[in-house]
Amino acid sequence: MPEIRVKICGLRTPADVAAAAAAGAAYAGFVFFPKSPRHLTLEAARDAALAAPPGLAKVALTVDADDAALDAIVEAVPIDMLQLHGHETPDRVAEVRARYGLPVMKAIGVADEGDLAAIFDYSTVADQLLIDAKPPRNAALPGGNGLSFDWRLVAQRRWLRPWMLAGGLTPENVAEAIRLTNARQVDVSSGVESAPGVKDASRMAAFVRAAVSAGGGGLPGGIPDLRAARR
Ligand SMILES: O=C(O)c1ccccc1N[C@@H]1O[C@H](COP(=O)(O)O)[C@@H](O)[C@H]1O
Repeated sequence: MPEIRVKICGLRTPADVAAAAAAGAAYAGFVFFPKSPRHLTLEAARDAALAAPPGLAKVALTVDADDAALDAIVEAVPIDMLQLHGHETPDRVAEVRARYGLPVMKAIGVADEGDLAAIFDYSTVADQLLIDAKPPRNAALPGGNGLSFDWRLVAQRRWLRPWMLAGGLTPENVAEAIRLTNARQVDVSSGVESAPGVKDASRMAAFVRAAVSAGGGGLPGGIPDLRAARR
């Protein structure tokens, strides 16, 4: 059975990154969205990213960022992948991918069957897809709300590109989410925190253990092939 890859998002310090790496995460996510309790300055993000050992892919999460904001992130922080978590259109995803020469993961919010069409639209332009719970209308954040969606909507589905399951995952429910959906990659943020924006090393370790054990294939070795889906 293929290995399970875990992304831990919203890391804010070198110690967070070291704990995520020790837990066995494959991806470390840094949030560049000022309204989020996980937001980082460029300097803090650079310090945190530099603590990542080889094999831990560093992902910059942005929300409807313009070129100037993305330029600043890419110049200041050693990033391996961009995660677009706003209302970026497929054309904008293609533009960002071409401009930076970095793999791009597009987040898509799902609440019901009608949201699944967007996954196909983005699968022709993004390197990876992040399938997350659609935020409620009045939510302050477009993600990182600790909300799940009905996993049966994506159970056993296959898309054109590699995908990650996200939204309300925790050490307690990730095994069930993997069993139901057969996701090979999972992403967590608030579910491994002791308070908003404060990562908990023991919860990170418990999350990776539960995910790997549910996936039945152990942890991957080496750097994730972020461009595997590039055409
Ligand atoms: O984590 C944040 O603060 C955040 C802010 C803005 C957009 C996305 C954000 N996080 C992403 O949301 C999902 C799910 O998070 P959670 O596990 O439900 O808390 C995850 O992909 C994060 O990458």
